[in-house]
Amino acid sequence: MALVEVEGLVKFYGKKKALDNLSFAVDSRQIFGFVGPNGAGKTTTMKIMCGLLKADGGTVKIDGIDVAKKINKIKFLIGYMPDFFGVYDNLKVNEYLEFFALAYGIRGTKAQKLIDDLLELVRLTDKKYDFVDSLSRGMKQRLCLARCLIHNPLLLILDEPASGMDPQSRIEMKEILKNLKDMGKTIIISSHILPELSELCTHVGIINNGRMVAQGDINQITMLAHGTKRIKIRFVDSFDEAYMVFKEFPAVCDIQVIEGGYILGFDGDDNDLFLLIKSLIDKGAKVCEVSIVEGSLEEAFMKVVQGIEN
Ligand SMILES: Nc1ncnc2c1ncn2[C@@H]1O[C@H](COP(=O)(O)OP(=O)(O)OP(=O)(O)O)[C@@H](O)[C@H]1O
Repeated sequence: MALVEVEGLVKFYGKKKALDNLSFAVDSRQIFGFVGPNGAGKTTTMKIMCGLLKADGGTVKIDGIDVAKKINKIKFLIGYMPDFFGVYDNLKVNEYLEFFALAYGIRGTKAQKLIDDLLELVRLTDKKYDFVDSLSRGMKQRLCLARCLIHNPLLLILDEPASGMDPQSRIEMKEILKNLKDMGKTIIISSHILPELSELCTHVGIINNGRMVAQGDINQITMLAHGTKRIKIRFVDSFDEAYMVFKEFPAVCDIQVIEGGYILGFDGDDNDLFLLIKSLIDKGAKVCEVSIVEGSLEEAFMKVVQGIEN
């Protein structure tokens, strides 16, 4: 059973259908990138997942529990970071976290230890006694992330955590999220900053007009841009016979010449690839590189979204 199971979500705002039978699943310990253009329905989905908004149809289950039916249980499983960070006049960083710790019944030395640990995790230890409003946007986002972690949730739902951040803050946020994954958290993160997601996420779902139009691991999604896997093969010395070998091999569907070798469109499995390499070596080729060419997530995204709109 997946940790998160979203099944057939429908949501209307008046006559506007914001979610249109949206389904996806996220397994434990994935970092799931929820990608889509503005207005696609990301925030709406995330709010429904946290029980902050009621769906007009469909279900969300987290750890097998129906969010709409057992919101009190769900609250302890999820840490939600909204895309909008409120204003907290006259509150210092430690006071801000004490307030939220208290909301979960954590106080005294236990709270202080937790706050110190969280500030270290989000790299804000030296800001402990600063006013929240004096922090940069990136620091506020990290503080908000610390707040989401106070009750040690299984699942983090982060709505555009990197938006508006400078490149340095984005790198820091990325490092922190990697640490959280290593700590066993499952993370759903929305963004339209695609290159950022491709480095960070293990899996991606692409949403457009309230529908999930593609989902899978990063390789599956990037393959969408090209239709097939792309494989790079290089030789120690130039090997002209290779071209004919590729042409006659059924799984090779595209041949591109590059410096020192080729990039092939390849519609076969590992055994097909083994047979191809073997026939090259049998013919005397000195193969020095066989690698999968990563497609770009951005290309896949444009292809999927434009494919739907055309
Ligand atoms: N409170 C609301 N009332 C009316 N329409 C809404 C409301 N909230 C969202 N919508 C509409 O629902 C659709 C989905 O919005 P949503 O905010 O979920 O998308 P999003 O993918 O998070 O977009 P963004 O990246 O711009 O935040 C949009 O067309 C939006 O205009």
